[in-house]
Amino acid sequence: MTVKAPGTPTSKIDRTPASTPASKIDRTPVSTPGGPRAKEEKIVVTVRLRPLNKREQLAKDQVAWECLDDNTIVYKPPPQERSAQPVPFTFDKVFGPSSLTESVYEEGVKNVALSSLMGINATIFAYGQTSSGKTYTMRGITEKAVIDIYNHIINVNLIIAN
Ligand SMILES: Nc1ncnc2c1ncn2[C@@H]1O[C@H](COP(=O)(O)OP(=O)(O)OP(=O)(O)O)[C@@H](O)[C@H]1O
Repeated sequence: MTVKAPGTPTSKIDRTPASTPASKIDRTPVSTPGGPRAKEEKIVVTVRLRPLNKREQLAKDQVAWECLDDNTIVYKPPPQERSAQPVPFTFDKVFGPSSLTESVYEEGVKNVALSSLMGINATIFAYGQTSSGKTYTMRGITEKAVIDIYNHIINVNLIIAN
């Protein structure tokens, strides 16, 4: 998802000779999620694991990935591959199968999406195998980003109108 900063309506600009004073704009923090290291990075990689669906549960499929902590997932080899060792992978942020889209948005997306309001170009995209949950997550976070962006537009216009 790529979000561009919305422009101020021309009618409002005409009545406001110098554009809106910076002090009146509710600036959104531009820091990216993921802590101090992520702030230095241009790219933040977040992983979300989805729960097994009904079909997978009925088939007694095993969960292949487990969250160790907020940053690490580990691949659990199937029983027939007993000799294989669990392999940990580290990311800027990891969301487990019980995570809510709300949390993914608040902790992993919001700051990046809203940085566009400060003129920063930001792209958020999902990558993963078929049925891994890309649409489910992107639809949820897009709805939330649009609500936040429109709320920002309304707030800025209220300030200009006053
Ligand atoms: N976090 C989640 N919690 C509950 N159900 C989920 C979650 N993520 C995905 N699902 C469900 O898993 C199924 C597959 O998800 P989705 O369609 O988003 O996958 P996808 O990666 O977009 O697939 P494709 O690449 O085939 O388009 C859907 O039925 C969706 O509702």
